Amino acid sequence: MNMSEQILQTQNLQAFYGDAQALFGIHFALHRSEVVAIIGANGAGKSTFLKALTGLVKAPADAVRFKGQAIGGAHPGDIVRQGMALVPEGRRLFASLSVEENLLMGATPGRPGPWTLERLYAMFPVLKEKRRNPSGALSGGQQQMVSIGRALMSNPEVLLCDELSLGLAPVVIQEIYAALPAITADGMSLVIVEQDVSLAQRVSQRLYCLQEGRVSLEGDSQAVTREQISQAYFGL
Ligand SMILES: Nc1ncnc2c1ncn2[C@@H]1O[C@H](COP(=O)(O)OP(=O)(O)OP(=O)(O)O)[C@@H](O)[C@H]1O
Repeated sequence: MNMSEQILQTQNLQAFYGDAQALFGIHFALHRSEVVAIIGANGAGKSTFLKALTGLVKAPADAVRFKGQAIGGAHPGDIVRQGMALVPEGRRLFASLSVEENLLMGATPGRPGPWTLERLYAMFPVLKEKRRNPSGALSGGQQQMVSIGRALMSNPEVLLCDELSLGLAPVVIQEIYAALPAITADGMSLVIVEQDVSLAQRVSQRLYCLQEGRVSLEGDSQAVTREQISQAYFGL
């Protein structure tokens, strides 16, 4: 497989909440095995962008192409079955169900692959220890691990992560991000929404900055400067 092949693209992606427009023509590309970060201030449209990729916010079919297929506005379940999974902002676990039940909920018929309960437990051993506990009883960081694990259980080719670090202590954020190499080891592509710009730059090859629903900066994560980023963030 050609590793520089684009697996996911958006073309002039617009999205609305009722009459309110949230995305104003996003052009975006993700290559196979690439990690791309999306940064930007609160309300810039980062979550909306991930939702439009996964069918949770409507989009014109042609505005989102995944593996060559127009998938904008497709049913979220169909998009997961085609190989794109979301770790949503706020984790969205079933609090009264056990860790293992939450993980198994992510398993998707027709998508076998490297991710199994065993592999997840090897990556996050604490989840094995707590597999019978209600997920609502776990710490924030452990719940984030469950949310990541649930998405991985569908053996996605593209994993989208919305603010993995939200509300977590620095040491826990480090622990979560330390799992990324294991996640990308088989060639999975990642889109990571991250408020911590330095962290976003460290873990990604390329980044996009959104500002008020538009791409205000796009570039090589190592090459973009602090000045470029602060201008793209705040429009100063
Ligand atoms: N469910 C909704 N209904 C109406 N407007 C919404 C809804 N969700 C988001 N918006 C609006 O869409 C715009 C983009 O919001 P979005 O949540 O995508 O931003 P974000 O960059 O992810 O910010 P945050 O970091 O705060 O999550 C904002 O103006 C927001 O108020």
